[in-house]
Amino acid sequence: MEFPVDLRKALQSFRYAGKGIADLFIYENNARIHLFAAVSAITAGFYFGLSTTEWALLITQIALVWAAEAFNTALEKLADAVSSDYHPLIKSTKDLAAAGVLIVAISAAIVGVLIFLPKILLLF
Ligand SMILES: Nc1ncnc2c1ncn2[C@@H]1O[C@H](COP(=O)(O)OP(=O)(O)OP(=O)(O)O)[C@@H](O)[C@H]1O
Repeated sequence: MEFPVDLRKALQSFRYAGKGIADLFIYENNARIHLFAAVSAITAGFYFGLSTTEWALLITQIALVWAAEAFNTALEKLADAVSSDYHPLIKSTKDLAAAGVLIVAISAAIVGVLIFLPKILLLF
């Protein structure tokens, strides 16, 4: 019986996904801002010695923002491929995709404040 999983195909998919992650941070300005914010939060996390739960929340928020940014970028590219002319549905598509990023970015900012503000206040 043949092994039911094509590992070579799975590995190839990982390579494509890795290229997507690299492209996201190399070419997309907003993604680089999110990368900078994530590196800052992780550095602060080490400084303040976060608990396991706080790390889990922080990493989840970072991953959600990056994933939303990746989907937003993908939709923008797809929309541009469909039509470079003004179209109300393209406007709606891009605005909704951007809304998705904004929603998780606000959530990440709130979680960041909840985790770090009490620790920052203790410094004074
Ligand atoms: N073809 C189009 N038809 C209608 N509205 C568009 C079109 N292209 C862009 N828009 C409008 O302009 C806004 C900005 O679009 P744009 O493609 O520049 O994305 P962006 O948010 O600036 O992201 P990025 O800088 O990563 O490309 C969209 O949210 C949308 O409202």
